[in-house]
Amino acid sequence: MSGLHRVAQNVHEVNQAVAPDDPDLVVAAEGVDVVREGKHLLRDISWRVELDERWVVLGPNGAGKTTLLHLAAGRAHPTKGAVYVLGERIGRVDMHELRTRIGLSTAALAERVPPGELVRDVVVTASWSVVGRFNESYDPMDEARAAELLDEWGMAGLAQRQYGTLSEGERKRTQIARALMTDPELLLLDEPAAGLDLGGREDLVARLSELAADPDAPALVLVTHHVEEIPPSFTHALLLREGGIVAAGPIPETITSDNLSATFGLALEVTSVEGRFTARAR
Ligand SMILES: Nc1ncnc2c1ncn2[C@@H]1O[C@H](COP(=O)(O)OP(=O)(O)OP(=O)(O)O)[C@@H](O)[C@H]1O
Repeated sequence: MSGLHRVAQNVHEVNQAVAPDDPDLVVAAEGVDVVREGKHLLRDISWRVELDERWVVLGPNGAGKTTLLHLAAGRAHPTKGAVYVLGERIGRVDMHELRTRIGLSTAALAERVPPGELVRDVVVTASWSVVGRFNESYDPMDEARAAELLDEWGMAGLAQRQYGTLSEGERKRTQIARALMTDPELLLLDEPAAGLDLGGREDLVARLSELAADPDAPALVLVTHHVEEIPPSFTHALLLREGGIVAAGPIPETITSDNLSATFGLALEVTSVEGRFTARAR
């Protein structure tokens, strides 16, 4: 096949791959490469997320998980292929408008929160897509929504505390409440359990599982290194290694010893009990 034909076919496949009238399709990536400074961060990624799906993205350090999350958030552009998020093609739309429809929680965003910011304000400022309260005035409905989310995430008693005084678990819950502030259609969480102790991790996994089981919750994508952090109500998994997909699909078929061994490059034995997974070297 000539190069021109191949390009034409790619364009055709991308257009075919995305049904703009499918309201349930939240993320659609087809044949996506991301290249930065001559390095392939992602290679030939084709992935679809539907509204009622809850995805976990697993892989070792440097596999490209955060890059994939940034694509889904519209904060990175593909070098090749096309990414559609909430029906809009990344790179062809006003990203500011799209971003209010996407909740994102990452360590990089969390680091931008001023330590003196009140917990209540960390959450409510998401309605203006800003970090750090300045002179904006907030609708009482926004204030009420922030209070409701803090309550749901077990932070009601700490709403008046300074963010910098919170424990890591409390910070993580505040960040998720903030990411939910705009009632997003897509919620993206990058390693929400990183740095938590066992009790904190179990508490967060249970809360995320409850969120995932809610039919009114947004589509969810959670990035992690550890199968132990997969909330039981999550439905799908995508395994990444060196920028490429090792396996993707429903969790029971995807989180297997063979797939996980290929993803992490070592022989692993995966076991599951009541929807919770553990992995150990064979
Ligand atoms: N702008 C860039 N230029 C060159 N390389 C980059 C750039 N951004 C990221 N990388 C590299 O791309 C690879 C994938 O990064 P990414 O952060 O997506 O991985 P990750 O799976 O989230 O890793 P971790 O689990 O360690 O957070 C890493 O090797 C990283 O160093």
